[in-house]
Parts: sequence; structure tokens; C-alpha cells
Amino acid sequence: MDLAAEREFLDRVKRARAWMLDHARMRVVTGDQVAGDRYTAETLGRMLKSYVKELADEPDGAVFFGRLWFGDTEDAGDHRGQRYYIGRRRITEEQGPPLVIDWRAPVSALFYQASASDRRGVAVRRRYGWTNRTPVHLTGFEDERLDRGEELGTASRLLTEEIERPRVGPMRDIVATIQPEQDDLVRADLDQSLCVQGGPGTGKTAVGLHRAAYLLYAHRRQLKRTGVLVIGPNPAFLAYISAVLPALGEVDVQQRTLEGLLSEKAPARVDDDAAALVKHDARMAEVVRRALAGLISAPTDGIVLPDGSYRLRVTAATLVREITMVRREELPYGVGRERFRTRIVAHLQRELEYHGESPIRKWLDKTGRSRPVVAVLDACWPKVRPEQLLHDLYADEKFLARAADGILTEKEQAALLWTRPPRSVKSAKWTAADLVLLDEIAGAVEHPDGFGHIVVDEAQDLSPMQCRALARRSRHGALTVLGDLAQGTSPWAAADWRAQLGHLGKPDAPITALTLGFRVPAVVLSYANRLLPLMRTTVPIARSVRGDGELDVRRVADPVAAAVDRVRAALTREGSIAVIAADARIAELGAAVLDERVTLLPATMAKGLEFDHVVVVEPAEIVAAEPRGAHRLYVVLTRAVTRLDVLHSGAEH
Ligand SMILES: Nc1ncnc2c1ncn2[C@@H]1O[C@H](COP(=O)(O)OP(=O)(O)OP(=O)(O)O)[C@@H](O)[C@H]1O
Repeated sequence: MDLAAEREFLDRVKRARAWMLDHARMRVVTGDQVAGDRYTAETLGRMLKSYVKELADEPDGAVFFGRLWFGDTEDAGDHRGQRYYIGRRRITEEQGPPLVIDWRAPVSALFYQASASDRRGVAVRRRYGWTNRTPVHLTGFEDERLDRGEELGTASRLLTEEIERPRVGPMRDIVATIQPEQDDLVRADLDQSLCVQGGPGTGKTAVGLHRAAYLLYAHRRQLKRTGVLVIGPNPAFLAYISAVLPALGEVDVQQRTLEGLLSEKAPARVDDDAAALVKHDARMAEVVRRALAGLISAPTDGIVLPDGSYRLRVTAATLVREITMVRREELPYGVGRERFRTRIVAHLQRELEYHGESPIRKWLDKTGRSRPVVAVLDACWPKVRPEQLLHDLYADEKFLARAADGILTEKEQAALLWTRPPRSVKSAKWTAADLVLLDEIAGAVEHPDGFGHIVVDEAQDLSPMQCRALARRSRHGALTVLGDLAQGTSPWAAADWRAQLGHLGKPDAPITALTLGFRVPAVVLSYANRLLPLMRTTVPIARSVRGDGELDVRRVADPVAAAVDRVRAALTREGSIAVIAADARIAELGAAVLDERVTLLPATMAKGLEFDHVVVVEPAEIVAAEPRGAHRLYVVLTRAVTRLDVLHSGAEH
């Protein structure tokens, strides 16, 4: 089939797509009138409207990117002799089989997975090339005759063009060129937690996002109910990746930073290093547990409840026995309190029955809320407000010691204590670590709502306590954990994945390494990889599929003037540009790089981002700025898609 015939088919697909859009729009109009009650009509209307919006928003053109020919052979199974087009979305005409199949459909897996040595019935795989700018045009195709042993792998011209394309605007999807080892991860089962250790630019983020889209396709009903969450390291990163899932037709995924997930409020204060280290330590979970357990106490008196002409009683000894039994169940604190209440009421009920009465439901509710019962509950198993408890731990040395002795050293406890306690709980200023601890307390009181699936990016940087916040939310769902130990920059960065997975509540999740780099050109990656021996972590070393790219390392007298110069040169070429320097140097560079195509980026904000041309100013300052400075520099150097300039005034580089 030649290009002219392909273009003819393309016109037919476009017509079908236009029909689908018209049809969906019509259903929006009639749906409002047809549906039974108002609620159904509104829900249906909303669903249809968002479907129409998705369809209408899609780039008008690249409606398919691949094609499969199945041979007339047995291993083709049900697909024997069939041909399929594969695209971002299924496209159908009014009748008949679909013209284009969704990339997530089972048969589409073969587009990514079939190889000359393991054809699985596929005779020919075709990839299509499209122009970059909208409206897009079909420019050509590339065939692999797997049945004749032809296989391009990463040598594919279209794959190369795709990964070498300048980065303008937000991150794009990679559906057309997902690699087999990436596809294995994308299509893993819903209940399968995964951990992906991948060097810079190996596609971890891309894999995580495509996995979310795949799971929503394969388990839509279940995940619509339970929800899918993507956690990223900072708002700039989230903004960069935010368009990928909508482009794949998935608009219902929450994409958040962990901080944003845990609290609507931003931290109001910054911890000193010593306090932050203790607060993020896994032992704090035990301190919280002990603090809560310490609130539970034995009653001194029993209960006497006047009820009509009776006085119903529960003795103090019975209450003590009940508390002991409930504690043994190890329920969340708040659930335990309710269980204790139910048990007290059950005793009172028995008392009443002893008098020949049979209480009704309303009596049980009323008794549970009666003053004598609530008084015992409040005294022996008091309600907890996380802010109050944390306030008390930081403000009251003795209370903290009761919870933390034997767990935290005296010095560590001292680091937690407030030097100037706030006047009230309300006026307390919480730090980022406090927000995590408040969540730990809230989670120990009552389990939070979870998600059906959580994708966690840059997971190497999470503290044990942050991990626990995600573990709590994935008790009934799986996790996709993505990261690179070499890019760990937080003071509590993980040194090994198995321990990190333990904190995340998925200790047995398999760990897979991705080592093929798609972002950073080989010259740049091997330059950055020279930092690896300076790090305490060992990771599989990534190599780049990209033979292009430029690296320019220069000693200069005035790095700021040199940066201006390099930016001016960069502006003559296509693509995004970033100037990255130690945070303290950013202000000085501010005036130097005023152009909308240029992003001036503090080193601490670079994680997860990518730019065609990166100018790094004074790398030694980036290393010196923080304890894990070498890791930070590794992140910074590996943001470059095509060109990297390194400007330094020091001696050796
Ligand atoms: N199979 C692929 N085909 C085309 N492009 C790809 C492929 N895999 C990854 N890429 C591209 O490579 C770049 C790096 O991918 P991504 O950001 O997902 O990597 P990462 O492993 O998360 O990197 P880092 O750890 O450095 O942040 C992105 O631009 C992505 O679109």
C-alpha cells in the first residue's frame, strides 16, 4: 500500500472521527431530555460533554501511528490474515469494525512487543510519520517485515526523529514509540505494584503516565470509582507533565505534589535541619502510635445510667476489661473509640433486657450519646485532633518523653520541642514535615480514603514518613514507584529500593531497571555519568540511544557574561532553553536572560524537567550548596535534550 492509498484511508478515518464528534454532540443535546430523572440527566450530560470535549480537543490529524499485518499463519490465532491500524483512540464508522484500534487494546500490545525472533503472528509492522506542526500531515511510513527477519529496534528513523524533536511546550505522550521493556511495565496487571529504577531520561515518567492511562482503559469502571493519583516532585514538574494524560483521553486523574495532597495549606514555617531529620524518620510513626496509646486510660468509676425507673450500671472493672479487649484488636484509634462505645452500650442493653425490656435501635443510639457514656469515653478514650496532639508533643517535654523515650534520643526529642510555643493550637505554624506528621496522626486515628492506583514519581526523594502517607492511601490498590537513586537529593533520599518499598507498604514489589536513555544525548550522558562514582549509591548505568547532541564545557572568567553569550547563541536555534545555577546565583542571572523562550531555573527546581538547550552556570557552586550536591548536579546536567553548555570559573572539570 503506497502513501496515496494511506492518505485516502486517512481521509476516511477523519470523516469517521467527524461523525463520532457530531454524534456525541447530538447525544449531549438529546441526552438532557431523554434521561429519566434530573440527576441521571446531569451525570449523563456531564459525561457526554467531557467526551465531546476530549474528542474535539484532540490534535486533528495524527489519528493513527501504526499498523499491523497478521500473517496467514497459525500463531496469529484469531487475528489470522487481519490488518489493524493503531492510534490514540478507537475510531469507528456508523457500522462495521473499528477503523482504528486504541493503543491500549490487547491486540495493540503486539505493535510494541512483536519482534523478528518472537513475531506472535505479526508479519509486518508499519510506523507512520507526521509533521510536527498543526494541522499535521502524514509524511511517510516505515515498514519492518518481521516475517523476513527485519527489525529496526531503536534504529528506526521515525523513533529517532521523535526523540530528537525539539521540546516546545509541555511534555508529549510517547504512544507511537513505546519500547518493549517500557510496554511490559505499562501493561502490568492492575494489582501489580512495580518499582522502576531508571537513569535520567529512560522514560520513567512517561511509563508511569502511560500506565495510568492503560489501567484506566483496562479497568475503567473500578478505577473511576476508586481513582488514580499521580504524585510528582513539584508544581513546575506537574505543569510540564499535565497535558500527557488529557492528550490520551484521560482527564480524571489527580496529579498532585505530596504536599498538595496532604494539606490545602502551604507550610508556614521551615524546620531546622535537625528537626526535619527527626520528623521524617520512620521512628516517628512509633512515637505517634505511643502518644495515641498513652491517651487511653482506665476508668476510676463505673457508669450509672438512669433510664425510666431503672438505673443501669456498668462497673469500672467491666470497663477496664472492655478497654483491654478493644486495645488488643489494634484498630485505628478513632475506630477503637467507637468500638468501646458500642461495647459499653451492649452492656447497658443487657442490663435493660435483664429487666425484661427489649430496646429499639433509637434507644441504642441515644444511650451511646448519653452523658454518662460520653463522659467515660472522653475520659478514657478521648477524641483526638491531630493538631492538638502534635502541639502537645512539641510543647510538653514530659508528654513527648512518655511517647518517645526509648525510641528517640534526648537530643532528638530536644530537636522536636518548640523553643517558643505558639499561644494556641490554632496559631501554631506547621512545617512541611509537620503536615506529614499530622497526616500520620490522622491516619492512625482513621484510615484515609485510598486510591485504586497511585503512580509516584521521583520516589527516591520521599522520606519514610512521606512514604507512609502514600502507603496509607494504597492499602487496597497498587503502586507504580518511579525513581533514580542517583538523582536522590533530599536529606532522607533512599539508598536502596527494597527499604523504600517497605515504607511504601509494598515490600515485595519487583524492581525493574530501565537503562536506555531517550532524552540525554550520549556525549552528555557519559559526561554526567562521571559523577556516579562520587555518589554513595550504586545504580545500573544508563546509556543513551542518541548519537546526536553537543557538549561544551568551558572555563570562563565571568560566568554570568558567558551565560548571556551562550543564551544569545541558543536563541538562534529551535527549542526550549534553560539556564540552571545554584539557587543563590539566580538573582544575579535574572537580568541576563530575559526572553520568553528562556527559563531561569534554580538547581533545586530542575528535577523531572527537560530543555533542548541547557546552560549550567558554575557547577561547583551547585555541588557545594548542599550535602547531596553531587546528586543535584547529576540531575541538572541530565536535563539537556540536545545541547549542554557548562560554564565554570574554577580549575578542573
Ligand atoms: N519510547 C520513547 N519514545 C520516545 N520518546 C521517549 C520514549 N521514552 C522516553 N521518551 C522521552 O524521553 C524523555 C525522558 O523521558 P522521561 O521524562 O519519562 O524520563 P525519566 O526517566 O522520568 O527522566 P528523569 O529521571 O531524568 O526525570 C521524554 O521527553 C520522553 O518523552
